[in-house]
Amino acid sequence: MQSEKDVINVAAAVILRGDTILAARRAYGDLSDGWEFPGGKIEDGETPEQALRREIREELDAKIDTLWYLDTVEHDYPSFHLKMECFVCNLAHGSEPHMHRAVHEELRWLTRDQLLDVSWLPADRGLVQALGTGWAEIFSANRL
Ligand SMILES: Nc1nc2c([nH]c(=O)n2[C@H]2C[C@H](O)[C@@H](COP(=O)(O)OP(=O)(O)OP(=O)(O)O)O2)c(=O)[nH]1
Repeated sequence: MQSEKDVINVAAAVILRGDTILAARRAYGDLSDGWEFPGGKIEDGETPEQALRREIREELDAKIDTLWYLDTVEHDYPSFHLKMECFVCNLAHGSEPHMHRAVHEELRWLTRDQLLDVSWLPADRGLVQALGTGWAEIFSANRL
């Protein structure tokens, strides 16, 4: 009988600045070199929002100002099941992301037309497609 896979609960940030969003290339692990939305595992006792604010501070030295829930992505990787809660985020005024080499190899701000210029992690591809299609509505200013 097949054993149940571990479920990994992650919070991820679609960080919006002007008409671009931030993509990051993973520096380590099985999924290294894949592009992702910054974020990480939700720890015991944290809400997804708290986890995201912590991860963005730890990974990017940046501070999230406003955020709103976008979607939950579920994906079966060979060794675990991913449940990833995604939020659209604005950084606090003057807060600039800084890359940590231990976490990311590269950061890029992508316009809608550049979304497919990077190789997204398998779990992210559906969401990225949806962002491309619904960009104007998803990021309309009155939702932030
Ligand atoms: N942050 C993030 N993780 C993603 C995305 N897509 C995707 O498949 N993942 C996977 C990669 C990892 O297996 C998992 C996130 O875990 P992580 O390793 O980044 O978590 P963490 O920052 O808490 O890291 P660690 O201390 O446990 O190493 O989710 C994404 O867009 N953003």
